[in-house]
Amino acid sequence: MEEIETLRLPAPAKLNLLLRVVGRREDGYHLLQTVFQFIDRCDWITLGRRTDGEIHLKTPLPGVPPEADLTVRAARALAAATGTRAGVDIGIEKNLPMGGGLGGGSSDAATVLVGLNRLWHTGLGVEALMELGLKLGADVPVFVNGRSAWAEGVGEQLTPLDLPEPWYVVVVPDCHVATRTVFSSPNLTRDNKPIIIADFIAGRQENHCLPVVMELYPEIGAAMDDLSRYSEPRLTGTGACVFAAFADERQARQAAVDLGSTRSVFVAKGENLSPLQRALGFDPGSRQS
Ligand SMILES: C[C@](O)(CO)[C@H](O)COP(=O)(O)OP(=O)(O)OC[C@H]1O[C@@H](n2ccc(N)nc2=O)[C@H](O)[C@@H]1O
Ligand SMILES: Nc1ncnc2c1ncn2[C@@H]1O[C@H](COP(=O)(O)OP(=O)(O)OP(=O)(O)O)[C@@H](O)[C@H]1O
Repeated sequence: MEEIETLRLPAPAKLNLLLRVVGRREDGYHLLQTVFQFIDRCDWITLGRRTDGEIHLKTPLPGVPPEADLTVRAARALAAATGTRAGVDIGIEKNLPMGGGLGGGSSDAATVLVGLNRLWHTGLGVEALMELGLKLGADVPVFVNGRSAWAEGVGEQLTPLDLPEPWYVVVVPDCHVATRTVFSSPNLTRDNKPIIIADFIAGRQENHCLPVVMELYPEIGAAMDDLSRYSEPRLTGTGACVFAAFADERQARQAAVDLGSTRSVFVAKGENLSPLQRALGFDPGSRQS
């Protein structure tokens, strides 16, 4: 069988369709209830095999030292966990805004874990890759698993959900939100009562970070006001991006054209199977990696 030398794979964005804060762990991390859905807007990751054991980032991102980049950290984590002697050249084509609440960095890391596991023949299962990913960021496991999900804990306890797959208009406000800043605010309500999945299905879609985010970043409230002229706006993660769902592609595109005269905006389709798993040809029912 011919050896694969290079893989080019998508790293999709996620939206948090609901984000509830229901407690805090001893280590300060917040206990959440959230719903993740993927969208077909993606970064692209290229992985080129090296035989010398080096892990090299060919395309460093502005403001992110290569050793801090989540793709490099993911590759190092997989190498350390498996003891492989192989190396990799990593390329990132960045389309997702950083600090946008779309999980771009986490998704890049997940694509590296899943893609390299294949390129390097390291043979880890999905659960082991998710566990490695969780050490890199709370959002990495859902991108490794690749299915829309209800999530609890810090986002690692996943229950796959079969959701409607609407069109979304996503507005990218002109500001970057540091997740840590929002979670460290004294004004964040941390003791909300847990709900159950059926409550979400029945229509719950609040984001408990929203009041703090609007107070810290007035620009995000302004973006929500603009979007509310077309459909009910929501915040993803801790922001900055806000989004609204449309049943119809034409309406979504028209709203994006209107908003696009004054704002940075894009249209994307909701997807319950991640574009990463689709690209790798994973069977939706299978747990194989
Ligand atoms: C808000 C979400 O985007 C929802 O999907 C995620 O929970 C955030 O995940 P993430 O960006 O991968 O976050 P991490 O890089 O793990 O954490 C950034 C910082 O935010 C705070 N943090 C994050 C997640 C969490 N459940 N509780 C926290 O308090 C911690 O101070 C942490 O140091
Ligand atoms: N490959 C990467 N892509 C993006 N950011 C990275 C990457 N590696 C490290 N980072 C760092 O992670 C920070 C958060 O980036 P990211 O795009 O994941 O934010 P986010 O979309 O707000 O994430 P989340 O929704 O998980 O909170 C960046 O500001 C950057 O310093």
